[in-house]
Amino acid sequence: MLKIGTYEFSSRLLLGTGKYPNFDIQKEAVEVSGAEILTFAVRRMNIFEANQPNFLEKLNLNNYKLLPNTAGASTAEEAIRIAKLARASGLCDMIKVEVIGCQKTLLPDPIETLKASEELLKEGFIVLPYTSDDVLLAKRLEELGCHAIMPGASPIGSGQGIINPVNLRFIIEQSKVPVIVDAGIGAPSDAAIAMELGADGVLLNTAISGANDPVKMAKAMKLAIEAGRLGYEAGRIPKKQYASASSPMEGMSIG
Ligand SMILES: CC(=O)[C@@H](O)[C@H](O)COP(=O)(O)O
Repeated sequence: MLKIGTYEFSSRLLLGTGKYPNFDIQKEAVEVSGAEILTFAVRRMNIFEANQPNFLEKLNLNNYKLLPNTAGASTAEEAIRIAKLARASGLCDMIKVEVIGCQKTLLPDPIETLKASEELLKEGFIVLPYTSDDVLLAKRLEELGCHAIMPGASPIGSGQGIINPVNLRFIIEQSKVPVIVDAGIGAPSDAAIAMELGADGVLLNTAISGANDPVKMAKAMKLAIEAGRLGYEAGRIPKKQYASASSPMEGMSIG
């Protein structure tokens, strides 16, 4: 089970809801993925106007835990305001803190992310910050009390997969709260590697919504994350420099 704050989930795939070709495909992909946590940009929702169209309207939201995110914020103050807006509208008490520091790379601003997370924790939110793969920043966020740490695999929407597995492994090893690899996943194999490294979950969006067949890709991601987790739990063999026979002959008498 994936435990975040007071919540427990059997799926380790957290799914973004944007950029699908249409809402029917979005619905089908979300359902097939088995995801229980859906994230969305609060800024894109008509949260106080129930009669206005919104991009989650095809989904049965009772089946999911909503994880609003603060996408669009470039300062801690903006992120805090967006988070409070989400809570005031009754969306959820969990928040994905996303404070972007550079519009070209969409990399998170570490200082503002730290500031926003600290304040939102004081306000009683369950806080999941999207962060770079900086090991010490991840530690500082955990020490603040964040309920999960979400280091990027590579820039949002880039599909480059995991560009720094060494740092991710360090973050995972040191962390006592769940580590969810967030952003940059391009293929099911990337998600499987994240899980094999010991991540507690993967958050992704573009790899599914932008696939030629998003529904099929949603299934592939689900299976990859399950397989990666199983592999991690099973414990992989160590890598060796030289061969060792799979059917050793030692101790066998050959007539
Ligand atoms: C939806 C969301 O929260 C994104 O900001 C997230 O980081 C996913 O990134 P990808 O689209 O690269 O999977």
